[in-house]
Amino acid sequence: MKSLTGDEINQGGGQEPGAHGEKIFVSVRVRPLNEKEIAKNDSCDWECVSNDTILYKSGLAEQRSTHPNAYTFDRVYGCDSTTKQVYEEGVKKVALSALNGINSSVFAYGQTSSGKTYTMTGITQYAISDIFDYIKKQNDREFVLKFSAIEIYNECVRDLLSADGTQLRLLDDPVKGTVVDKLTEIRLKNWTHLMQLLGMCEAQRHIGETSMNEVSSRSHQIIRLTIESSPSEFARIGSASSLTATVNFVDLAGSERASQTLSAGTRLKEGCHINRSLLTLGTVIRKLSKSRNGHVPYRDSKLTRILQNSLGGNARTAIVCTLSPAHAHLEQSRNTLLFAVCAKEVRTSAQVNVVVSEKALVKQLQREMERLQRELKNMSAANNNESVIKEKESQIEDMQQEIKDLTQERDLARTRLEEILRAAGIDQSLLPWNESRPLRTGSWDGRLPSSDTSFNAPITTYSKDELNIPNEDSYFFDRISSSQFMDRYLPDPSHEWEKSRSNSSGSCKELECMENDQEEQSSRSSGSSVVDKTYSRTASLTRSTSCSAVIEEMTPEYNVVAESMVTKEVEGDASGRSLQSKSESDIKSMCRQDSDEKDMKQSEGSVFIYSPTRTLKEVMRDDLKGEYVNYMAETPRAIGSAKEDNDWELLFEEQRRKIIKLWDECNIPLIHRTYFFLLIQGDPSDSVYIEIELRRLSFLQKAVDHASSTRAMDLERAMLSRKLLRKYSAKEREGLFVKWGVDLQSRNRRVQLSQLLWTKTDDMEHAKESAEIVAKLVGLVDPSQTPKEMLFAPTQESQTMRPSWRDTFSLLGY
Ligand SMILES: Nc1ncnc2c1ncn2[C@@H]1O[C@H](COP(=O)(O)OP(=O)(O)OP(=O)(O)O)[C@@H](O)[C@H]1O
Repeated sequence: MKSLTGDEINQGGGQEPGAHGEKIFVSVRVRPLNEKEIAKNDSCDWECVSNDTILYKSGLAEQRSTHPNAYTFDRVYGCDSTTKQVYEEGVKKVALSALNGINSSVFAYGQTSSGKTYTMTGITQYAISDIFDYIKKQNDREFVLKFSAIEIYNECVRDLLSADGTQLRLLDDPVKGTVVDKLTEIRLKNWTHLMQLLGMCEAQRHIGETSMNEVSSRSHQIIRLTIESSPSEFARIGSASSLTATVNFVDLAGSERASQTLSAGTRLKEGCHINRSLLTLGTVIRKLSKSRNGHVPYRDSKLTRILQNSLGGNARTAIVCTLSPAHAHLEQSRNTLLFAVCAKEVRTSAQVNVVVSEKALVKQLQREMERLQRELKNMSAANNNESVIKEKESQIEDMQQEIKDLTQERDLARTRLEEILRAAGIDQSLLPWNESRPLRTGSWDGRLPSSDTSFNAPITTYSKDELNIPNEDSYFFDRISSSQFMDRYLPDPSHEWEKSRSNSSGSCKELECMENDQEEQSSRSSGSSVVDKTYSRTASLTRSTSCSAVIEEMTPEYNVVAESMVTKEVEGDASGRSLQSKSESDIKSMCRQDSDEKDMKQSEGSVFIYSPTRTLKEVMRDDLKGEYVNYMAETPRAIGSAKEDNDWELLFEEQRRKIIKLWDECNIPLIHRTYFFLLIQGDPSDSVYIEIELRRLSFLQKAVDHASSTRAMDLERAMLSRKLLRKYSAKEREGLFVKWGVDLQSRNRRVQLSQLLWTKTDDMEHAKESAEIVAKLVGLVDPSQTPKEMLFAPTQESQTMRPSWRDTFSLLGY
């Protein structure tokens, strides 16, 4: 194998080190047409016209296309390229940075069957082979290599080196970021050992057959190599002065259209999970490509949580985007290219990771010495035995010497490391003891954003005028995606979809469209299935952003338990306030207990992704981190004054009343209400959450009031309105109800059914008929026991007679 020089593993490929971070190295690879595509006479759409530019061949003929025809990246590779070429020209430099203490990641992104696994398998082997080769030649450094591997399958993290298949937890480490708990790490011995481990991963990974790929990866796979090294002369003081870094080889599962993969059942469910996590990855990349100051939803999927450092933090990253050249996959290929365009703009802030444990040792010795000095002082004051005093004095002298030696040793080790890294061409500003090193900004650094950051800006594709939203409240805009906006504010999705397409300019905006498309796809592909409806187009405005987070965070079991708890308690107290007497741990244990009893199949059908043990406060803290900062910056009055105020209890009561009123007005789900009051019980430190909730709700209320007259904000309600219903035949209406019912069922939102039935209509016959269909088909309510006259009061009465939630529940027999 060709030998490596320091220069070859110096800077990341095409990187620009320094204070502004380094760009992700982005390349694109087009695979050849496969046999099926050739048999279908499919044509090859893409041509690499130079090293870095790829062209859509038929683009010139399509004069009215809104898509670009040519795309430029760091490198592009055509059908006849080899994996070795892809590796050598850029990826190699990024991957081998880990040898010099810089975290690195290489991942393959693309639609199903585009060649990700094919490419990553080769890259992983070439890179590790080069790492072995490099290590063999180093006489002045000692290396330790550790191997680990995980897969993320249906939002569960599994250890690929362990046969038991248990789901692993993700933990937040203040220094390392997200870590996978109890992950097996094996010290890598040699090439044969590596091959055995890779074989084990391949055997354990979830692979399945689809019509697009006989061996389709159904999970995201991350192979991680941790490289630790110390200069040989300092190895005797353990890990002091050593470099440590990880290199991730990430083979993502491919995005897919159910219509193309013809998937159903398990495959379809897997596909929905895959699409959803890729959607989050796309959102993260798009946000990072614009700015790193706003809230980046890393926590929305396990994939982005685990890859957080690789995407915007302490790592060098290379992404290989793979394309299928066939015309049949044109749309997917364009989406992949748009992802790549955004990825090009993302900057990471890699550093050299030096283990500085000798610092801790010096500190420990200094503390010990100070203790001895104090003891000595006391002894002298008490006229203690002279020989004991002498002994202490000599102990202190020894310690002083030891500190001196260690400090010298540390300084020498640093100098040595600097030499090694300089020889390898590493920018010295990346060393942790160098003051001028770039600030790590991969995650929120605790600083308030300045007013000119994009944090305060609304999302880009739609202007506020377009949306016709009253009073600026930008944090709300920043919180929901463009697609959610479409769901909520636009009466006719297909029309507005076209409009947004033609209005949008710039590739990153198009990625937003791609998200919508993917969402649409996943909801469409679900068809009669109940999965992946979280982003369904029937999403109702009655859910605030925080409550949607809460609902999505919970497993269905958790959700059901919470609902049933709410229902029971509501019978005792309409506001649900009696629940306050239950502690958070009570709730958790109830949920755990209940979830144990639940049929596991139920959870399989879900798209709820986070640990059920996360509290609302945690969710709010994460979800609102940006908003919290914004809020703090805008309203300095909040916490301090509330705390000082002796009338805090009164204030709390008053705010609580306001919140309950707003909840009712905005139809906020009971789950959210319950959790809010369970966890926020009047502690002065809760005032910030209360304020945020109030701000959120008042904005929501304004939006509801304003938009209800001009736009069909709440699709569920709008669909049931007389005007819209009349557009459909009885048969079509039935179809619609089935869809809504399944949708509600899939989201475990039984409580919402009553909302659905509370329709503003003056056509009683119509409403009754509709309700009966819904009730029967959905199977959630027994129509014979439902007092219809209460459920379907005409408009006038329903406005005045609208019963409380409690009444509704008891009427429905919950
Ligand atoms: N550059 C290439 N040259 C030749 N064959 C390729 C190339 N890329 C991929 N293939 C072939 O195409 C098929 C699909 O590739 P692969 O399994 O790597 O796709 P994938 O993107 O990982 O798909 P999935 O997301 O479904 O796992 C395989 O049979 C593979 O051998």
